[in-house]
Amino acid sequence: TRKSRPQRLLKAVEGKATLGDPQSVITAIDHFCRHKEWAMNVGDEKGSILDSLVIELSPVNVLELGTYCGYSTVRIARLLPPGARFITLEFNPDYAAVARQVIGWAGLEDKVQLVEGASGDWIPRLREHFGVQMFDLVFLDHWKDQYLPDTKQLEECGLIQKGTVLLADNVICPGTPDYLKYVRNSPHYDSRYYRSHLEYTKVEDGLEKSVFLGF
Ligand SMILES: O=C(NC/C=C/[C@H]1OC[C@H](O)[C@@H]1O)c1cc([N+](=O)[O-])cc(O)c1O
Ligand SMILES: [Mg+2]
Repeated sequence: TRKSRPQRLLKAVEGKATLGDPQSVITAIDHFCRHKEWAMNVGDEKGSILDSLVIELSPVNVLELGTYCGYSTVRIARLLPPGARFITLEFNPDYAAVARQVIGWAGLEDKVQLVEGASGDWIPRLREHFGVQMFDLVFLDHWKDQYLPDTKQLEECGLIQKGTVLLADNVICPGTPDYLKYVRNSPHYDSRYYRSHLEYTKVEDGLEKSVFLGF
């Protein structure tokens, strides 16, 4: 059967990138998505904003919701300090299989724990299963209607604490209206919008950064 788009994206990485070189993996994916086939990676423009926030925060415990092909996983993992812990959750096994290989090609497999399954099932188990107490950074990039319920569940599980930074992709396109309303109206979050564009297009989109202020 014909290969899937994630599999074709992986082929582009294997054909173009240098093994163990995260930047070459990022460049190969961006080239593939700009010139061959669009894919829902955070992309280079929003990716640069993501990079600067990761560098500024220098997070020790990171959670990513929605791995897809591992593009943002590689962007984040390549910037983490030694000893940092990075868990990325992906529901779709085919995406997860491609992401493992993309992360491996970047030489970052030792920095990332890719967990397959639904975020709603895994969030209550992260503490006892991975021994993580709280997250310094949560990157939300999975199903858009899951951002809000998963954020509330992370709060209830105590995995979001004072100072935790939530960074949400696609708050304009495809859009996450209920999540945006929540973080922007809640007295417990200090939220700001980083205006950008939907990956590889001229359509407006952006990242919302929300700092938890404590209860
Ligand atoms: O649905 C998006 N992401 C959620 C991904 C959902 C899939 O990955 C997690 C789960 O396995 C699901 O099958 C998305 C969609 C667009 N888009 O333009 O349609 C742009 C983006 O940056 C996106 O993250
Ligand atoms: Mg996205």
